[in-house]
Amino acid sequence: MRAYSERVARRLMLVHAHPDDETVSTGATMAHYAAEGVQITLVTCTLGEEGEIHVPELALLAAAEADQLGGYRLAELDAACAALGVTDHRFLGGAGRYRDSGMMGLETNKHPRCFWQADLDEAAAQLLEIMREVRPQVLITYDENGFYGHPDHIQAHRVAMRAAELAKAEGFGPAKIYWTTVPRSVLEAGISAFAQSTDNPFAGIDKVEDFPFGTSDEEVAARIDATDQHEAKIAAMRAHATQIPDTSWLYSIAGNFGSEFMGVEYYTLAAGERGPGDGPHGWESDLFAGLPS
Ligand SMILES: CC(=O)N[C@H]1[C@@H](O[C@@H]2[C@H](O)[C@H](O)[C@@H](O)[C@H](O)[C@H]2O)O[C@H](CO)[C@@H](O)[C@@H]1O
Ligand SMILES: [Zn+2]
Repeated sequence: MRAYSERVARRLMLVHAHPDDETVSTGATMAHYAAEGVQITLVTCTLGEEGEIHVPELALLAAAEADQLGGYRLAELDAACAALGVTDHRFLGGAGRYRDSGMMGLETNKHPRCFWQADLDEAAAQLLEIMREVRPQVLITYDENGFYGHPDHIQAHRVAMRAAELAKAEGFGPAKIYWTTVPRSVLEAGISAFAQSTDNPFAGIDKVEDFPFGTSDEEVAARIDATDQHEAKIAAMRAHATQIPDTSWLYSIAGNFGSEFMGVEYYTLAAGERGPGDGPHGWESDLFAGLPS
């Protein structure tokens, strides 16, 4: 069979830490490009074994009980990928290779198989194998803080950037690398919009500096408007029911902001040349902007 690089013109790879990250932070982008026929390869680094369980009848799957949440979230991820139109999904090193490390500072960070304890070069070599096969022009992952400081997100950033460096040394690395972000102007709009609401997901947060994430509008490189795919993102969120309960702030915002919140995702450009953009900060509207088509 011919390699991807011969069959599909545009190829996008995303490296995420847990099942549900792909949907929450890049779901609309994935659905948007899947609908355009872009070859999307999603790499998830853990099974999410240490996650919360918001479905009461599944409570005994928890790590401290039957420790079966990882297997269940694997199935949730399959359903989410189907909702987004993503057909190529891999677990880094194979399903179960790296365990969810839990939130920063917990004892679970010391688990011998957890992703936070992974050998960086070994994990990057596994991702490099997939990069050699897929040869993505565009790579999406998190910034050096893992967007919000979770150890598996920080490690996903490190592994993705290391693998991209190794791929570049072999002459085929991704031409552009993006990191997920949210512009502070959007966070400020959220704080204002919900200030009088009884169902306020921003309750207790008075200023954007209180968030563990966010980027100045000037630092944002791309605004992907996939509002036509916001329902696919919501369907994928519903697939992750153990992590995203019906009462989640995500649905509150979706209910109030609708497609504007759910269907628009933002990125900074960590590597590569910025393509043509528009607006006051020259934001790209296409992650493949400036690349040969
Ligand atoms: C979006 C994300 O990265 N979720 C992770 C995260 O989940 C958090 C964790 O359960 C925490 O205890 C909660 O208070 C918080 O609301 C959750 O977002 O960490 C989990 C454990 O590593 C991980 O499984 C989940 O995917
Ligand atoms: Zn995560």
